[in-house]
Amino acid sequence: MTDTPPLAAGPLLREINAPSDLKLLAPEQLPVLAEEIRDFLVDRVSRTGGHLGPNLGVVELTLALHRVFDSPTDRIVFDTGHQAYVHKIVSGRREHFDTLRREDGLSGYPSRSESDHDVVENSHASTALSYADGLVRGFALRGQPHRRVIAVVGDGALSGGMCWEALNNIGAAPGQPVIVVLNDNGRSYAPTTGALGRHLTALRKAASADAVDGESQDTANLFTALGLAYIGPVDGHDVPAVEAALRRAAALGGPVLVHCVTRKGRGYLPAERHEADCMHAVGVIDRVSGIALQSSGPSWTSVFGEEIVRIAAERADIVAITAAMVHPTGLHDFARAYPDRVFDVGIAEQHAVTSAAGLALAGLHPVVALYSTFVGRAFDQLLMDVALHRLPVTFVLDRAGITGPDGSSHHGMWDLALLAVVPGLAIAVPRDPARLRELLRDATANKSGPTVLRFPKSAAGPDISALDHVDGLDVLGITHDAEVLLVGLGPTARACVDAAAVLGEQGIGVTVVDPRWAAPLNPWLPELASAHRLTVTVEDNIGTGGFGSRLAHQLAQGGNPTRLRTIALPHRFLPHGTRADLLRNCGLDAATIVRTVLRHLDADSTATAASRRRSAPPHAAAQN
Ligand SMILES: Cc1ncc(C[n+]2csc(CCOP(=O)(O)OP(=O)(O)O)c2C)c(N)n1
Ligand SMILES: CC(=O)[C@@H](O)[C@H](O)COP(=O)(O)O
Ligand SMILES: [Mg+2]
Repeated sequence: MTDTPPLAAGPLLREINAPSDLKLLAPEQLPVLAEEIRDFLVDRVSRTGGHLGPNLGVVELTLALHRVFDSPTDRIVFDTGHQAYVHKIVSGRREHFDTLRREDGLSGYPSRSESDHDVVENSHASTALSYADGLVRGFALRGQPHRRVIAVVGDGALSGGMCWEALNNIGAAPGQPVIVVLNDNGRSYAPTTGALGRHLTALRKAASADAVDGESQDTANLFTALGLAYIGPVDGHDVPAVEAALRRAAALGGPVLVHCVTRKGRGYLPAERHEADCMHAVGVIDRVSGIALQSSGPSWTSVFGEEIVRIAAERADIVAITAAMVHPTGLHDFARAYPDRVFDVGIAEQHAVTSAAGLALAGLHPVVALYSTFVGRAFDQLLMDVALHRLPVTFVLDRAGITGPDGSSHHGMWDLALLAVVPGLAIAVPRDPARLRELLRDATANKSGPTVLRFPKSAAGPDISALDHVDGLDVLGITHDAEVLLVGLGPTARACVDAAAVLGEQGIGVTVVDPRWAAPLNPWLPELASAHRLTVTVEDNIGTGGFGSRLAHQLAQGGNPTRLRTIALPHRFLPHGTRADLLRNCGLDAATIVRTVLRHLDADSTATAASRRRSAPPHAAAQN
């Protein structure tokens, strides 16, 4: 399918190059344009991969937003931002969609470097209302009290605690021009859970029973109770109805919530029928059937998902928690086998972690499954609610290291540095599926305190057997009188083994070890490093505060002059691109490891020769 030429944009869509062009269309043209946009979305995203379902669900809503409001004077903030493709298409970026989520191409999220119409680049959910509150207060203080902020929030994102912290402030500021557009499709990935999900369902049912769409409801609801006007529910696929509701909201002037009801994946049967998540995020697919065209071997996620079910079968104290990501974190088999022991708390990582602390205090061993990038959202809870109490909670961090197409706010490149500061926390970094199974068992068997297991977004690859296991270290490569020690963390061990082979061909002896645990540091590593001319550590995490820098600190503290070099991710936000390209660009590939070793051995030899010349008696220097 992907060898067919890209579909040409429809005749109406071709004329839309800025949001202002939308205001010139007659109402009867809007359904036609919506159809053209849907065809365009399916064609392009089926080729690049991306968030197809969420964007199919907001076509009409986005058209109405840009017909009623005046971006960028009015600021339109998309919560999470994965549903901003239509916004990008109508704000001048249609012709770049063949580069979506590719290196140097369009971001999959809003991007201020792409357009003045974009505001928030962070893909972490539940932030839009706080941005909105800050923006309107800032506008007012800067003499622009009438600039409006429209925050488009999903029903899933609304289950995040930050939203309610923001609503607590927004609702207490009558007259503040914040317009919350609730995009209620009843799901995050899976159907939205919890009391909020039930409340939104009740509001939808109340409206369908009593009133015509678009009329404001006097039904008491959470939002009016907090001081916001409430309009809806409105059919989010009916542009005139949404426009009328948005105009009412704009006229009200103060904080208001417009409740739009939409369908995720709308208009594309493979997405509408996709039970797990309505094609929330797809790879390259056949546009007609929706069948995935890319497949790699078993993922790390699937290895985890299988092993946790086996462990749960053996131990009744094992329970699991997810923040609205049962499938993406691999807990679906556990949930199917033991539905009472898997808790989906909504997009609420902070609650997930502290409720895990509660479960542990009740005598259970919770496994909290998150994407690495989202653990930062619950750092205080991990540090103070779990670790301070030395509770047996295991955090399984998927998508650790470079994730790739999701870009800067999704790379899981901070956890080893961030979590290394947590006293008593043990961090396991499996190099292959066999070690994931072993270390998951070790982590969930640890009763003395919290543990972490982290692994990347990729195929898990074949196992890398150890030649030996010495003092807690897996020895993956060894040569007599080795000059160099390579310490490969987790999946970087594979590149270290490959680099050792290349160096061996050049007569350079290398020892390769996998420490299995990034924290606490293995106490034998400094001694092992001292036995080599050069030690190089490799980790798919920032170097600042990472494993290598902690080993360097320990060597220095011990007065150990060992030459140590750290290969790690740079201390900056990394863009989107393929995982392989980004890892190579950051030097986490075998070729770079080889070059690093040769460069430092040469430098060492040069330095040694120079010091010998300096210390030699005068006549010896003359003979050289
Ligand atoms: C803090 C955080 N946790 C988890 C995620 C992963 N995630 C991305 S989109 C999504 C579901 C969002 O649901 P909703 O807000 O309803 O938007 P929809 O996709 O339905 O349009 C989740 C859980 C995230 N982006 N941020
Ligand atoms: C927006 C968001 O946070 C998720 O949808 C994310 O894009 C999914 O990433 P994976 O595709 O790696 O599961
Ligand atoms: Mg939703």
